[in-house]
Amino acid sequence: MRALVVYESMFGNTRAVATAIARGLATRMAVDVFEVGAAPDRVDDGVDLVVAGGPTHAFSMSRPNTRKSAADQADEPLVSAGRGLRDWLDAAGPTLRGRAVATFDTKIEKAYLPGSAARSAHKRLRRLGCRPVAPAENFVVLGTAGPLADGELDRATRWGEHLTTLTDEPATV
Ligand SMILES: Cc1cc2nc3c(=O)[nH]c(=O)nc-3n(C[C@H](O)[C@H](O)[C@H](O)COP(=O)(O)O)c2cc1C
Repeated sequence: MRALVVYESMFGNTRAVATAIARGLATRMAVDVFEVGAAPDRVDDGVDLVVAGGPTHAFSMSRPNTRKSAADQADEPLVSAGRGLRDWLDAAGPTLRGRAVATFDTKIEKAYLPGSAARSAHKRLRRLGCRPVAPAENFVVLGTAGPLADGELDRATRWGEHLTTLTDEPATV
């Protein structure tokens, strides 16, 4: 069984969550992890589960203007300086049809910030004909540049482990 984890991250928080999820997945699957700019545009048939995530920007997945705003607020170069998760889903979408998928994001837990990149990505993947194996998952940051709330990395690893139990063995003919 193989999993592919694709993440977008500005300040490093979503990258840390993606790495923690991969650790959980790796208890039962072979795992490849890619920053979204380096992720393959064609996902090969041997991948049983695709896990995709990014930071919540303006209630959804990032756009060029929100990434520019993040860059303006950053002291260091952004982790994802090129395309965003939305662009990767557009590019890789046709090769994801029928695939088991799960989405995650990082976001600030405030009532006035209700949206979620994970939920938007989940909807997009459903429209592409993918098979979500779990609800969209949020991991909490305490501010725009982080840090992650206490315990979130451990929770991400447990979520990764949990996902392996929801991914069917490929049918053998
Ligand atoms: C331009 C911009 C817009 C944002 N909009 C939201 C939002 O609508 N809801 C939210 O919960 N967090 C929002 N955030 C906070 C991000 O979710 C936070 O920066 C991100 O989780 C940090 O992860 P990263 O280090 O991987 O980029 C926004 C951040 C930026 C830079």
